[in-house]
This record gives sequence, structure tokens and C-alpha cells, in this order.
Amino acid sequence: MTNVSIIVLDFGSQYTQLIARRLREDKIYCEILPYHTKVEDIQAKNPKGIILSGGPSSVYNEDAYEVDKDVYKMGIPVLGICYGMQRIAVDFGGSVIRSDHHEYGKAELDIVGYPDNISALFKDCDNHRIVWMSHSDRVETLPDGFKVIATSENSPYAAIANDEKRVYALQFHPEVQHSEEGYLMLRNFAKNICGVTEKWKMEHFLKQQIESIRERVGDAKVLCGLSGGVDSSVVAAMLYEAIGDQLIPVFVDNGLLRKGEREQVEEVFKINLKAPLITVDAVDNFLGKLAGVSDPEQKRKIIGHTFIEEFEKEAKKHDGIKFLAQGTLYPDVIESISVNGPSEVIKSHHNVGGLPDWMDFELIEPLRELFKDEVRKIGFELGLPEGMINRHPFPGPGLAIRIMGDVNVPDLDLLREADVILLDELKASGYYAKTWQAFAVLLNVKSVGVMGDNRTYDNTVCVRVVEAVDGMTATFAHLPHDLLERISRRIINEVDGINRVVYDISSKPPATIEWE
Ligand SMILES: Nc1ncnc2c1ncn2[C@@H]1O[C@H](COP(=O)(O)OP(=O)(O)OP(=O)(O)O)[C@@H](O)[C@H]1O
Ligand SMILES: O=c1[nH]c(=O)c2[nH+]cn([C@@H]3O[C@H](COP(=O)(O)O)[C@@H](O)[C@H]3O)c2[nH]1
Ligand SMILES: NC(=O)CC[C@H](N)C(=O)O
Ligand SMILES: [Mg+2]
Repeated sequence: MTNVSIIVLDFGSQYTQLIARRLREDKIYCEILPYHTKVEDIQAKNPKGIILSGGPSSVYNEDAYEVDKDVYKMGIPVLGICYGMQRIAVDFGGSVIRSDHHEYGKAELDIVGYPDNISALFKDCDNHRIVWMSHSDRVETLPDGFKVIATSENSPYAAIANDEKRVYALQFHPEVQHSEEGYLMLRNFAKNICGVTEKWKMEHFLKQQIESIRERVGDAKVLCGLSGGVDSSVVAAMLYEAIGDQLIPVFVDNGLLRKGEREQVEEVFKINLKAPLITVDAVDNFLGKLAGVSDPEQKRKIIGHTFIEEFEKEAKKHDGIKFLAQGTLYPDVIESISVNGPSEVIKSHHNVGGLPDWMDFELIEPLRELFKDEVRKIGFELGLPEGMINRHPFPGPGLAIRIMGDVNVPDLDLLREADVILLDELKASGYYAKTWQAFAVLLNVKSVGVMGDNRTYDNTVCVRVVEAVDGMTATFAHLPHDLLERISRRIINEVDGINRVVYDISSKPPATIEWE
């Protein structure tokens, strides 16, 4: 059995898989286990270090999640992150309270003793770098034997350590991409503090997955939901390598696509896909089921179910389809359901939390543990065209989650016109390639305007453009004001029914990228 270098005990943080992913980037093998895993089961894996993740719960609650206390007696280093830090503080005799200052988003880290006398955790880190906080509780009293190794404006205990016991804890999230040198801290913990030297190779991932798909599928057929996005395109290319003509790629026009999208997808796959693409026209079915529904989660569930209904209808037209392949990524999973632990449902992604329990297919989701930028690298290795690899993500529920309230054809048409102008301007200015995602949202808010001396009472559109690497955290793009002005002017002038454009300046967290 291979030794696992680092065990991550999961308290349900949205970011637990990101810890795994950061370690993967450093070729360090780690496994995520539920927080309540018994120490014998942890020991059986022979790890060199333990990381306690963040989580939505509060340590002072009566039913707060706890670790097997013997974890601290295993003689290997422990690193706590956010909830993990608060857990350590209490478990070693300190205290945690609800804070008056909730901290979500950026904070500047001040490393104690910089530059000559810093903790081993911060080796090679610069001082005053940005880290990402997401907490409303804070450590009030430090346990005996612990010292402060970094502070931030609102967190006097941003990082603490007990060198003798080799226990370290961070109030911020080093694993998120927006924590500037967080990856270095995780690397320092694994390599310098825990002494991990083994190397795990990502290069074998693709080969392994293709072989395991071939073995699992046998001579059955696989229906692959293909959207034109990078995730499903990568899955289709992997499947074609694995099973050739047993792949049946299906693109669903759900009536929630952007202007001209169906034609574009059909065109692109005619050239780039070896198996013939089937387009299912399901516009009436989707829009009929969504009529009058305004609750975001209900919309998402309806869309998830209707996708499966359409896939099953199509599958009946072919013999021997047993599997449904989807380009599900880790962020879809973590926001939709609890994985390995007690995480919160943030939103039901149509392809995970939105799946119906009556579904007959077995799922093939080879990208389920990966993040989009990792998938893009695989796409590159598979030789997919650059335009496909670098396309902005577009969610399966499409424009339905960008129209606040109920979804209808006039609103869809209005939004499509605004969206196409936004994308056009971003592409012309070079900002499309520099940003993660850009779209317009129809707010269902009307306001008064004046156009050509006439009063208007029309719709407001919100423009959302974000920068991100993996979609787990994001900041709004600092677009030049003249570009914003041009976008606003063109939308208001060219789209009848819109008289106001606003720009979304929230980060994720605490907001999310999509509005619903
Ligand atoms: N219109 C569609 N027709 C068929 N399958 C779809 C459609 N939209 C989404 N899917 C399925 O749902 C999965 C998840 O959608 P998602 O948008 O996350 O991924 P993607 O479309 O492949 O890539 P991207 O995130 O870059 O848009 C897809 O990988 C695909 O399998
Ligand atoms: O295929 C999808 N089905 C969904 O139900 C879904 N919801 C959000 N997204 C995309 O996921 C990323 C993170 O979005 P949020 O910050 O809004 O959760 C962003 O890129 C979103 O566009 C989805 N993709
Ligand atoms: N992200 C976290 O781990 C949060 C921990 C705890 N729930 C808090 O709010 O402080
Ligand atoms: Mg998509």
C-alpha cells in the first residue's frame, strides 16, 4: 500500500479540495478523510502530517465537530486552517468567541519577526502579502505554549504555533488562490515541517482515467452531455480515446443559451469532434417547466431533472446506452452536496445536486476531483483547439440563473442582446482573455430614465466580470472606466427595454459568481 503523505481531515469547508489541489501541484500525495475518522484508521495510512480544514460550524456550539483527540498525540505535525485553527485553540485549552468584526475577503498579513526570525511555516514568504479570510469567530485566548507568528489588522491571532508540539494554525485560508503566498505555506508545512519527500505524478492521470473508462464501459455505450464548454469537451475527447464509436455526444438546446450559441456549438464540433454530434431541441420542455418559477434552488432542480429527462429520451433511441458522461468538476460537487464531511449546500449545480433520484444512468465523471485550470491543461495535452480551452465557463442552467425571478422568452431575448454586446466589447478590448467570466444579469428591477426628453421606466442590467483561477474564489475585474462606459452606453442605446446598467463589485466570498 502506498503511504499517504498528508491527511486532510474535512470539517466541511468549501475549500477542502483546494488544499488537496495545492499539494497536488507540489506533487505531494494527500487524502481527504471525514473529520471524525478514528486515529487507528489515520495511522494505517502512515501519514507524515495532518491538516484540519475549515468548516461552517462554530467550535463553541454544543454539537460542534471534533477530532479524535489522539490525533494530537500521533507525533506528527498538525496544521489547522480557520475552523481547524479554532478547533486547535480550544483543544489545547484556549478559547474562541463570536467576533464583532466578521472578516470576509482580503487581509494583509504581518509576519512576526520578519525577515530574520520568522516561523518555518513562512519560509521564503514576503511580508505584507494578501491572504483571504472567511470567518466570523475568532480565537480569544491563546492556549499555553502557543505563540503568535502572524497578525492582520482585524486578527491579532492570524497565525499561531507551538513549535515544540509541531502544531500550527492559520485563521486565513492559505489554499485559496487569492491568498498570495498561501501555496508556499502549505509547501513549507508538508516539505519542511513534515518532511515529505515522495513525489506523486499528475502526468499519469489522463492515462489512468482513459484505461479505467475503457475497462468500466466494456462494450456498452456512453451518452455524453456536451455543452461546448471546456469540461465536457475534454470528457468527450477522453471518451473517444477510450471507447471510440461507443461514444454518443448529445448537445441539448434548453432555450437558456446565449445568442447564436447553438449554431456555434454545432459548427465547432463538426470540425473538432470525431463522433457525430446529436442536437436535442428541448426548448419547449425546459421553458414550459420553468414558467412561473422564481425560487433559485427550485429553478436549478427543475433544470437538472429536465436535462436527465431529455438524455433518457435520447438514450431510448439507441441500443446499449448504460452510462451518462458529464464534465462535472470539483466546484460543482462541493457547492451542491456534502463531500466527505459536513459542508453546506450553497447552490445545486444542475449536474450534481440537481440530478433526480429516478435516474437510470450510471455516471462517468473523470474530472470530478479537478479544478477548471487543471482541466484546461488536460485539454491542451489532448490537443483541443485553443478557443475551446480558453472559453469562459457557461453554466448548464444558462440564462435562467441570470434572470432574477421567473424565466420567460421576452426576458431571455432582452438578456441575450445585452450579453452579446458585453462579450463583444470585452473581446475587442482584450479583456475577455484576461478574465474568468463575464455576463449580464437581468435584475427584474425597473427604474426611471430620460431618453430623448421622454420618461422611461425600464429594466436594469447588471454587468458581472470576474477574475479567478479556479472559480472557488473571485474578485471583480477592475475594468477601465472608459470600457465600462462604452459597455453601458451600447447596452442602453442598442437594447430596447434597458435604461440602466450597473457593475457588480462584490468578490466571492461573500458573494458567488452567478447571482442565483
Ligand atoms: N446544453 C447542454 N447540453 C448537454 N450537456 C450539457 C449542457 N450544458 C451542460 N451540460 C453538461 O453539464 C456539465 C456541467 O456543465 P458546465 O457548464 O459545468 O461544464 P461545461 O459546459 O462542460 O464547461 P464550462 O464550465 O466551461 O461551461 C457539462 O460538462 C455537460 O456534461
Ligand atoms: O454547469 C454548471 N451548472 C451549474 O448549475 C452552475 N452554477 C454555477 N456554475 C458555474 O460555476 C462557477 C462558480 O459559480 P458560483 O460562484 O456562482 O457558484 C461559475 O463559473 C458558474 O458559472 C455552474 N455551472
Ligand atoms: N471558514 C471557516 O472555517 C469558518 C469557521 C467558523 N465557522 C467561523 O466563522 O469563524
Ligand atoms: Mg457550461
